[in-house]
Amino acid sequence: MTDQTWTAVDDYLAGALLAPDPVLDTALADADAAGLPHIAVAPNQGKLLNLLARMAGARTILEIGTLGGYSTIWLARALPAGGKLVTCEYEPKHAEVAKANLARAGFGEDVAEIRVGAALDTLPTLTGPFDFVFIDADKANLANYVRASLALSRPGTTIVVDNVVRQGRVADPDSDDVNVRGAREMFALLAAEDRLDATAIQTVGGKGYDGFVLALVR
Ligand SMILES: C[S@@+](CC[C@H](N)C(=O)[O-])C[C@H]1O[C@@H](n2cnc3c(N)ncnc32)[C@H](O)[C@@H]1O
Repeated sequence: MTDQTWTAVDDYLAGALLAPDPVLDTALADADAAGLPHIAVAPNQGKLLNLLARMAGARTILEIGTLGGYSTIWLARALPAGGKLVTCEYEPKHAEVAKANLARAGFGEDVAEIRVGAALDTLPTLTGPFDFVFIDADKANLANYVRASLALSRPGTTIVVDNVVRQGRVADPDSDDVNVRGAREMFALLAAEDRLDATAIQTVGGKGYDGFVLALVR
């Protein structure tokens, strides 16, 4: 099994299950043209987020880590009429690209609001509770983001945390990689925090080998 196989299967699955989507394709193309890194979720992962938010009946969604707004569009599309999404992004340039992409997707700031700044500064200024949270920013702060998300949650809130397997390195207790340490600190928090019930799943695909946490607030 190789990355090539994973990519081919991802392409097959997306071709089989996801309708052509010029709005999302343009969002990725514009992010690319603006020089943003290629670290958005894959199309089938975006659809997973969309399905999970709809299954949760989310009317309020919080995202930490916007980039060009690709996952943001998938999540905003899960909202019912009158729903609201807030997404936190550190880089003003990323936020600008995301704002344009969201507008093209039909989401103004009244529905999808971008808070620019370090998420640990902007999160305390938000008013919860959020029904669904997607954490996808810097990995060193994963535990802090889970704590901040809990403070903005209610019993029943769904929390998804991306990129927590780090190509398998998360299992290495001696790793000095700041992202691995961030993920391990978050897992220790999940294990100790009575208000959270969580699992984690390894994934392979066009984005390589990684995984995500799925947690429910008690
Ligand atoms: C993996 S990308 C997000 C991808 C996006 N969720 C998607 O799938 O389309 C991570 C983003 O988090 C942002 N970020 C990094 N550190 C941050 C911080 N301290 N506060 C807020 N955003 C941050 C980065 O600038 C980057 O745009």
